[in-house]
Amino acid sequence: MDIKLRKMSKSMGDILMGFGTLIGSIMFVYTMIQQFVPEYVTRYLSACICRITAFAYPYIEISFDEFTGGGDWLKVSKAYTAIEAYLGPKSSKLAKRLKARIVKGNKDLAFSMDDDEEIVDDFAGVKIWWSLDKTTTFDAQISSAAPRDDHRAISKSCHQGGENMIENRHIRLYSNNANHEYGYKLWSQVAFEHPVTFDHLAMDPAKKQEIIDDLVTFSMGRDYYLKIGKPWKRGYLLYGPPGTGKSSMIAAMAKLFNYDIYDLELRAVSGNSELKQLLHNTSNKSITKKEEDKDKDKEDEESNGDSKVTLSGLLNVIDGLWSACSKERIFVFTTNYVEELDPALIRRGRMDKHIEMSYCCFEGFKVFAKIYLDLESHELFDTIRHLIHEVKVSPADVAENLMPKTIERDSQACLQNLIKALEKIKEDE
Ligand SMILES: Nc1ncnc2c1ncn2[C@@H]1O[C@H](COP(=O)(O)OP(=O)(O)OP(=O)(O)O)[C@@H](O)[C@H]1O
Ligand SMILES: [Mg+2]
Repeated sequence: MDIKLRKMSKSMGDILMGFGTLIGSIMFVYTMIQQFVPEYVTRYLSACICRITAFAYPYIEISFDEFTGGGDWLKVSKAYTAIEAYLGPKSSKLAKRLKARIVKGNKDLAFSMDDDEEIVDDFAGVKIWWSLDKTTTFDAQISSAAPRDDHRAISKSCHQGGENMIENRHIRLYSNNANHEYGYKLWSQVAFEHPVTFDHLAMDPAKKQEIIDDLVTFSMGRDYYLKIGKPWKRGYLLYGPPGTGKSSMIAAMAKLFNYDIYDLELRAVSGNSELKQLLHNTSNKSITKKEEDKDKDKEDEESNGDSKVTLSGLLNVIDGLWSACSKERIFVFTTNYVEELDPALIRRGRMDKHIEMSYCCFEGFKVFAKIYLDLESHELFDTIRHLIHEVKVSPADVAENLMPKTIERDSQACLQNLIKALEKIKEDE
């Protein structure tokens, strides 16, 4: 058995060697042809070969370029982005070679398939081969200082009849990259899987409903915006102390309509032209959020440099750029320091709706009690109602104190825990 195996592998080695020699000869002849035969003849020959092989080739092959090309060469193709989003979770399961990118403040890793990698996918019973090909092309519109542009193209091959396959859209969270070299990716993306919805938000129910109504009216208002001659965009300013639910609100907004979120980090933007490119490369049906930096001193220092973008610069770019497009866009700016903002920056039209996210009220507490403890009423609710009106406590603190700390989830103990915390805050105040 041993001998047979060795014998087999030897003959297999011979076959491979012979095959390798044959391929080598063909490549050699092909290189010679390329050198001595005019280009239009080789093109004609390869077109003929393609046509001949097409008879026996049972697949359809479609390529999607990363960039749209033409004058708008920096604009990422929407089809490419959609496919990348669709393949993201599949790549990490199916591909053998993955590329990892660190995103979102060095906290998350985003995976995608590596160049020249291929994965096989089953879509509604149709077998599809996806591959990521890196092609180097000369783009005549780019100046000679940067003559070469690496384009990536995702191509799909599938058996004929498997055309309708890009569905299952998940929300994506995009973060801008702090790399200013030529050819870098403007936005990195990960699947956005935050579980929060408006139902989870602890706030005055009337206020919550008002915000939902405002959003729904906006999202259905395409014709109306056209009629009144305004671009179809809406700006929200969320302000309030830390831990009052501003970031959670943005997540809930995105979930409400399945909008993508673009998280804009101004410090990573080198200047206004890059900012324009970034905003130009956001999709419609998206929310762009700019959260004010906590480290304010540092931001002020940095924004004094010529190349850095300031908040007013950002708002001006948004005014100019998004006024020219007719697609629905939401811009959300959050801050803990609304009183320090220049009123001109947050005037209506720029920030259409100002929403105060305030300390936790009794109605907010009731949302937490229902979600965390399945309680709609309890004898301790009255004590909590009085205390919560007397102190300034963020919803984040209420949530933390109400969270069960034991497997049994003893509701009484949780409520008492919260009462203790509220009394402590009252004493300290
Ligand atoms: N109004 C709220 N409803 C429900 N949960 C909330 C609310 N506010 C805060 N939380 C809870 O507290 C955590 C922190 O909230 P969030 O990040 O939304 O606050 P924030 O206002 O954005 O704070 P910061 O100003 O520090 O950015 C959330 O993960 C959430 O669990
Ligand atoms: Mg926040």
